[in-house]
Amino acid sequence: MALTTDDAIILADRIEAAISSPQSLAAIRDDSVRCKLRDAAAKLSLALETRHDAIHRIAFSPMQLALARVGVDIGLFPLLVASKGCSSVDLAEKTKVDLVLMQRLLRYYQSVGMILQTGPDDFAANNITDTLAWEGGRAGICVQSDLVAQSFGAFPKFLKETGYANPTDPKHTPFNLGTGTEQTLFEWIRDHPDTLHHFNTWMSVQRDPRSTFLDVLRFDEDLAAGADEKTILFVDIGGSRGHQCIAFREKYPDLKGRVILQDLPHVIDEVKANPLPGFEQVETDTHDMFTPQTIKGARAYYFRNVFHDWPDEKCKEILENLRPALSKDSVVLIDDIVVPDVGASWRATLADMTMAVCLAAMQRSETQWQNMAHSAEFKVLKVLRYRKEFEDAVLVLRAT
Ligand SMILES: C[S@@+](CC[C@H](N)C(=O)[O-])C[C@H]1O[C@@H](n2cnc3c(N)ncnc32)[C@H](O)[C@@H]1O
Repeated sequence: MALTTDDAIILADRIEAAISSPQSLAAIRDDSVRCKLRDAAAKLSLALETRHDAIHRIAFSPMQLALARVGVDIGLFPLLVASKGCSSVDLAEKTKVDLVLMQRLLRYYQSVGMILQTGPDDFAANNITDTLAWEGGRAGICVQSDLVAQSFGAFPKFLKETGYANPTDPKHTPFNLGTGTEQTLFEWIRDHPDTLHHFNTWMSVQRDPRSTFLDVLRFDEDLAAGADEKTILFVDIGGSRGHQCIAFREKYPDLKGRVILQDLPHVIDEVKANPLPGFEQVETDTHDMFTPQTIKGARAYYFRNVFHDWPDEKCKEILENLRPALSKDSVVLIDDIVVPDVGASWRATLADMTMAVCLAAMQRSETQWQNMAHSAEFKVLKVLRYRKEFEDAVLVLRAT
């Protein structure tokens, strides 16, 4: 259907009117409607770009992360959220940033929608400011700018040097080239306590908590039959802050049995020093998943965003180290992205490329997951999808 000039003007006016009254957007209660409108607006924006628009958007994209990081470092966003409106002088004084620089930063932030400008020298928070002021948002910005940005910066050179081979060696990655370290990403994080803290915080919030694997897996009915206090119900391997163990306890407060978080020693130490609410119902265990599993016969060994950190050969090693611990009732749960063969979402491909540059690893399609499982003599029994928008799913595996 062709859009006339009048139609286009009416559409643009209606969008502007909706944006200028935040209450009207807040009235969209149905999340699928919110997503439909957001995605349509994003597609429309791309479809209307001129060559000039597109090249500026793409070529300058690293700037947004770098400047968000500056705003996080100087504590700008929480100041705006806490106030009803601030002047540049106020903000420069409170952040101890040169006034001229502050004015330049503020005009940048308002131009990309990170803050609102409500008058010639009056600035306020919007929904994006709120996200950048939030502990989880700040952690995400720090992790991306400390670890991931350098890795992406080095990707073109890395690929040229390696003849455009698919990265599969965790000891030779764009992360190594970009940061100049010989350590793997996880080794590097271990030796940088601030990044470790940001990384763990980021892990606990980077998946949308409104839908989880617990929405599609009937754990109580399917996996907990006959459980008592001694039964090991749920072992979260590489579970970071134990947020999924806590979510499990919240979902099944009356289920008898043990819930155990496993991760590397430095992670468990950091997590115990900064426990999340609800963590007191979770046991901890230090464990390297490339060594034989020491907790035997659990009903479920759960891995979220863990297999995507490793190339196939290493995934096979993880499963082989788990196999001797499994009882006939045990399942392996892989909670990860299942990338569709056609029309993968930007959220899935963003994760895939991040795994490539940081860890020489990947997000897998259903066939790739199955091939990986078969290579370690496991069978994928079910693929339970729980959030189409992000391609999130939990795969249920048993040893064959
Ligand atoms: C991408 S994070 C995922 C964290 C968590 N499962 C989640 O979904 O939020 C990967 C986790 O694997 C852990 N990890 C890395 N190497 C490990 C190893 N050899 N043994 C156990 N855990 C490991 C990291 O410390 C980190 O917590």
